[in-house]
Amino acid sequence: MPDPAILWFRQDLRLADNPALVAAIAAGPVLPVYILDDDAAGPWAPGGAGRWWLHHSLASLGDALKATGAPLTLLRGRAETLIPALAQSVGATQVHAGRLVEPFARERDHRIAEALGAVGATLTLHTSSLIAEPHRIRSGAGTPFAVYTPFSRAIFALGEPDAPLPAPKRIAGVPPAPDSLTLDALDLLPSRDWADAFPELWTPGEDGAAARIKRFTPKALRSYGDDRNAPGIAGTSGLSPHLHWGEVSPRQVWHAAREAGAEGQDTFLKEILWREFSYHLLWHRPELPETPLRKEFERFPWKRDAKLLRAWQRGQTGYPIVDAGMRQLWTHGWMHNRVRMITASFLIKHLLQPWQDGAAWFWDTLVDADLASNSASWQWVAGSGSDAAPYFRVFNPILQGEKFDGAGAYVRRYVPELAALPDKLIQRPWEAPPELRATVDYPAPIIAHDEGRARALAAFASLKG
Ligand SMILES: Cc1cc2nc3c(=O)[nH]c(=O)nc-3n(C[C@H](O)[C@H](O)[C@H](O)COP(=O)(O)OP(=O)(O)OC[C@H]3O[C@@H](n4cnc5c(N)ncnc54)[C@H](O)[C@@H]3O)c2cc1C
Repeated sequence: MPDPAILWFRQDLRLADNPALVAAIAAGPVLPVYILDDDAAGPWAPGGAGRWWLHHSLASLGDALKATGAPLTLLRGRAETLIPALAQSVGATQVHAGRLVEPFARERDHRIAEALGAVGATLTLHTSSLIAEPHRIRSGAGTPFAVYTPFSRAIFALGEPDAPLPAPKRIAGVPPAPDSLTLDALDLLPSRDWADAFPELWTPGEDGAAARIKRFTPKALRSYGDDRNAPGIAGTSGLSPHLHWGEVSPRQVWHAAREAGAEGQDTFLKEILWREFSYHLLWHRPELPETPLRKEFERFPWKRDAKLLRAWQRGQTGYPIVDAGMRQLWTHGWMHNRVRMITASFLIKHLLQPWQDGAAWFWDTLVDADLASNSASWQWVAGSGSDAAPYFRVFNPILQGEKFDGAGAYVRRYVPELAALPDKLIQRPWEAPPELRATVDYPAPIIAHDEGRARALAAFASLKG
């Protein structure tokens, strides 16, 4: 009888297309384990919305594993102590897991590999959450990529990713570890009713991910190029939390898009590659979550102001598209990409608040909060990232609202107090005639657009002075 192998689930909470699972099954009877290790993650432990997702995703994974014959062990604490101890207690000589790019996880994996080595066991990391591992992709000059377009070309040049692996129907399992916790003991759900509306939009778990793909392909994918910027319609895939938690792999998504044979495929796949690019950046620039990649931005004259930050967080800035986005985030744990760009730009540029404060709020409130994509995107908007939007390009929240939500469907949904305004006023309620304005309980703009823009440009100019 071969020794049992440990399958350590992290951000690959699925049975299909899971190379770590396939390797563990080939090694011997499998002990699947998930460890909630907030200590190692420190500030990057999952935020509130992420924990809600994780709870439901683990419930779904636990059911699926039980049905195959290999029940899931749940533990809480320091993985670098728990994994070697578990290996010793069940006599496992192999531990398999998907590779992570988060700096804290990489350091921890290094220490765990050493600790396992000391007890005669190995840690093997598999490509599980990316199409191409960041350390394998290099520019012609042999350096990591710093710019998206040549990076994406290099990935397309690799050819089509391998076909996804099927989910095993039966797994030879071993009994769960005696100290395995119940899911409720992980205490992942919020204590207040904040997440009550999340299920209107989301079904965490592998089946939920498959249902999303089914809903998106081929019809929505066909019009993705046109519809993806309109927050008032479901024109994007909504796959981001499923991809973050690894309930579906990017290569499954890639092949699903290809099989749909629809127009819009390449535009969509390029977005999947923005995710890969963010992971590439985080791998090669581990300071990405905290420090501007462009050094001059370390001197940026932010004007930290708790009241302004709060007004933004609560969707009370007086700009309908910004407030709709922030309220969508609070209500449904997610925000449309176009509106993420608008709200982030507004916080950084009009309100001169540090991008790190906005990123921290997103971290806590997004169900898809992802250290690579969130950090890279905030730095992109701030102009301080690799291949970033130039800082001097200041989004006008009125024009952005009119261009992408002209009929106001999105604003009416999330800022219902404006619902009765005519379309031409929905993005600029302050222009309503006084008698109409008086019927609407909505704040005046927190700062005039022109003033905010001029202040942002002056702050930027000071970097050069
Ligand atoms: C300030 C800011 C913060 C962000 N934070 C996150 C985050 O924490 N987690 C996250 O997954 N995405 C983040 N994004 C990127 C993007 O907004 C979301 O991935 C997208 O809105 C998810 O919706 P979707 O699945 O319907 O996307 P689709 O348009 O259907 O795209 C398909 C997939 O491609 C990937 N993708 C799309 N756009 C991007 C992008 N710009 N960068 C990286 N990956 C992308 C996602 O995995 C997405 O699920 C952020 C963007 C901004 C501007």
